[in-house]
Amino acid sequence: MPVSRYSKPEFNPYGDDAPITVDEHWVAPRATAPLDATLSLPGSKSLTNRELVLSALASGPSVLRAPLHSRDTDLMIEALRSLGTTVSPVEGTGEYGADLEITPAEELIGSTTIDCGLAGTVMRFLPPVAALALGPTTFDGDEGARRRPMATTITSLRALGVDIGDDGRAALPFTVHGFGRVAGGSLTIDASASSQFVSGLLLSAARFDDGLELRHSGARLPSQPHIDMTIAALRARGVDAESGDDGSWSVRAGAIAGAEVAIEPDLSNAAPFLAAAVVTGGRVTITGWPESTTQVGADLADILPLFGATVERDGDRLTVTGGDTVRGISIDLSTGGELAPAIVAIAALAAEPSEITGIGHIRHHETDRLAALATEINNLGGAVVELPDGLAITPQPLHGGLWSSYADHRMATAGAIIGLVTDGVLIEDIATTAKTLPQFPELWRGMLAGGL
Ligand SMILES: O=C(O)C1=C[C@@H](OP(=O)(O)O)[C@@H](O)[C@H](O)C1
Ligand SMILES: C=C(OP(=O)(O)O)C(=O)O
Repeated sequence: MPVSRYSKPEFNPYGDDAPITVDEHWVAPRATAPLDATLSLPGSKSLTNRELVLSALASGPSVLRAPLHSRDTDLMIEALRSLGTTVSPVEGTGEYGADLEITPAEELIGSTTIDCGLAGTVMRFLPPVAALALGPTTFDGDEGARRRPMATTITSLRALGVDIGDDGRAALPFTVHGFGRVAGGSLTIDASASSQFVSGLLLSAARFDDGLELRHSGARLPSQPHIDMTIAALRARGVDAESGDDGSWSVRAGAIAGAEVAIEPDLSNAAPFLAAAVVTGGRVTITGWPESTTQVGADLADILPLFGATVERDGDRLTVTGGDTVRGISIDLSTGGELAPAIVAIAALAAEPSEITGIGHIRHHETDRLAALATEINNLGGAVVELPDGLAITPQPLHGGLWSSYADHRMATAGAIIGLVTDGVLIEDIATTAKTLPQFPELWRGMLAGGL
């Protein structure tokens, strides 16, 4: 049965003047016509947090232009400050807050506790930095963070000679007893649960005595583009860093240069906005789309046409126009697992079934995203079945109801996509979008009003 898309709702329980919240839940704005909006988005979480770490480990000061300011980047900044790095806001060159000047510590000092929140980049990128510091650094985070896999970070640092006390649990909280240097050398790890285990080691490896020859041995390696982003960020700062053909990487010991770095807009956070064009049969333009990038969000330009959308580039503007119907897709999303919630939301609103695979590892993201997406879509009348490494989605006419976010920014935005074309969807904890996009509610409403 075709899914009704942008028809005026026959019955909108909240009326034309829908309130912003009901019982503290966010009323997902309902599109009543195809969208036509132009938006610019804040900076990339993955680029900002890599550049913060590299700036803290660099041989001189750095400036980050148009960085992201969000919960994950604030946690990274606070953590680096507590290790002795100076991070100062300076007048912003972007629309979304201050630029950042970073002066590395003469010597990184532990004797601190780092709050990782729910940020994978903080919990996986900073233990190697703490190993280069003097003194103990304890890592902890949100309740949900204590469920995220950390064993590979812990065992790899131990294999490099770092003393880590973890009460044998291989999860947060644990303490890195840094003594100012890490030997480095050769190491084989299993990064099948997260590419961040690889990126975390590579980011600090130029500061290890012998650099690092790293190899992945495991069933699969998710999110390869994020590892490529790490290598590119290292090379841009003069580090001799390379990817081998077969899940191996090398970083030679040497200085990490201070740098002035312009942070690109977050293309993964573009996913819900571009998805909005697809599901309403409308048009959404994102400005500042980089000519070339290591961000996996760039793949949206290839993925969204599979649903029947059209993608056009005009200079730094990327425009997605939805087709007459939303087609079903079959896709292996192992390289871009963080795009999955938005892709699954579109699939749930399509006219045909879809199968999204290669994303078993997203069970270890902010929440078990396969279970969460299936549960929430099915609560609204959907028919989503969990596969070992993905989801099979048979679109059904959906109805309103409460959409739980599980402290997961991308679950909240996936619910907003569904709420665009489904009457009466309430999003629990929209504020959780502050993890990477604190402006989400305003930008989303702005999009409905035409954007910029
Ligand atoms: O290195 C990074 O910045 C990231 C790597 C990926 O992690 P996984 O490999 O755990 O999926 C991605 O999903 C996450 O949002 C950000
Ligand atoms: C998986 C994600 O985040 P994290 O960096 O916390 O792993 C994400 O943003 O989709």
